[in-house]
Amino acid sequence: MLSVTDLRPLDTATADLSRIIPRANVDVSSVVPVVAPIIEQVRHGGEQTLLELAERFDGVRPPALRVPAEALEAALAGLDPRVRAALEESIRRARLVHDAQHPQDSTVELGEGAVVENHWTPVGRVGLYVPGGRAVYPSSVVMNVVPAQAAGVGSLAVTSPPQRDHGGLPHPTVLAACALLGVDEVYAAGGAQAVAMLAHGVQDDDGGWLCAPVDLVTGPGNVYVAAAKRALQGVIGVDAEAGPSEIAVIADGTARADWVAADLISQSEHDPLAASVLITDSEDLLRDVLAAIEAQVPGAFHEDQIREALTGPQSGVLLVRDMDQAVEVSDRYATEHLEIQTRDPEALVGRIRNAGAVFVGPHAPVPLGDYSAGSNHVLPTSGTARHSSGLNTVTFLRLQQRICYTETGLEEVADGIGVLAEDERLPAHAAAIRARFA
Ligand SMILES: NC(=O)c1ccc[n+]([C@@H]2O[C@H](COP(=O)([O-])OP(=O)(O)OC[C@H]3O[C@@H](n4cnc5c(N)ncnc54)[C@H](O)[C@@H]3O)[C@@H](O)[C@H]2O)c1
Ligand SMILES: N[C@H](CO)Cc1c[nH]c[nH+]1
Ligand SMILES: [Zn+2]
Repeated sequence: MLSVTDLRPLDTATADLSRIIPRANVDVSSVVPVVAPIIEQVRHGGEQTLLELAERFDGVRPPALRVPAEALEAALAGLDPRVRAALEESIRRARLVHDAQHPQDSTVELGEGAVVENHWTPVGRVGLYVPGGRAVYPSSVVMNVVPAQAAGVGSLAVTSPPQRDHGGLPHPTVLAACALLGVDEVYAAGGAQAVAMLAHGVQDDDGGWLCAPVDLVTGPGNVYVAAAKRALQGVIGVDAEAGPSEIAVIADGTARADWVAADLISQSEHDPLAASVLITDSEDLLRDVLAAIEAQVPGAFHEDQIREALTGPQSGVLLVRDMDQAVEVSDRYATEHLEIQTRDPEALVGRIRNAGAVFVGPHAPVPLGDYSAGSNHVLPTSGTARHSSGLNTVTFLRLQQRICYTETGLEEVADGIGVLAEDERLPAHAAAIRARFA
């Protein structure tokens, strides 16, 4: 099902990898003009506009834009106790990991009367997008809300598409997860219209806010969500793009072929555009993984979608000379999730620079991180792991510097500032310093 490319003869440091293993065909820029009219409609409209857009794009008109408190309570009361226990454990672990990500404030004394303080300040109000088109993602409620709370964000709004089977409300487990986390502001809106609602806010008939505008929008979503985030960047801050799931597995001849196959299949059930890539130096493992995939896919719950994802150009097997070439290829590909299933995975992990998250060894499969490892599953896709991180506590913080200088401290650097300002032909800057000593 997966096509095989032999990279052994190639110089993979310079080869055009995007031709060998292209990214899924998700052209976010080309969708920006598609979402622009939706954004404009929401900007000038009110609650009715959002309800009409839900009817058009989700096939159901929510009873109201904001989910009533009783619906959140009812969803929690009706939650399967096993699901509740699993969500609580996932929340507990995620809290431990995300609390540990909070950076320390610091104070640096640079001389007498010369102090700079670094203060980490939470974003004031955030909008958290929880996808709900092809599948629903209560786990993404945890992954959005926990880091925002760990950062100390005071005001959180969650939005998720209305579900036809649930009277136009977001999925009940999504609502229950919000209730478990203490989030009471939840909206029944999905896609570009949800991002626009969060960015511009929605007013009620009296000019009050039904949904007040937020400062930052985070969360994964399809191409319409990503395009709206791109279009509205600047009006709001946004996190890295988290599009169709990606998994790459570096494995050698010691790996369990059936486990590698299961992990590759796991992410392909998200989306026909999901990417599953095996990087191996073992022809035996390659053969066994392909056979295991053929054995495991028939009868799978999402069989058609899995087949489409695994046969797409974005998925495949890359046969490499050795683990050095495996690391080189993996770093250039910069996958969302990277598994290392080799004889000595700890020896390789320190050499990996570009990956959203690295899963080390045979007992750390990606679905562990999707739900319960404590790590975050909202991770950079499409190669953006080269420059961006997954969702984390720092995403919801800003660094504010406080510059605390006395006359003595300023005097010490006054001449230097004057020299630099004159050199940049900005004499008014120099004058502002000189005025203190006139
Ligand atoms: N990287 C991560 O952390 C992560 C986590 C979970 C999900 N995901 C990914 O997020 C994506 C979720 O996508 P999804 O579609 O299931 O849910 P979604 O909630 O992102 O999108 C559903 C919305 O898309 C809008 N839409 C659908 N068709 C439209 C059209 N023709 N024009 C305008 N708007 C339209 C609708 O408003 C609908 O509410 C998947 O690709 C999944 O793999 C990623
Ligand atoms: N693998 C997805 C991120 O790419 C996250 C997820 C949620 N539920 C299951 N998986
Ligand atoms: Zn997943």
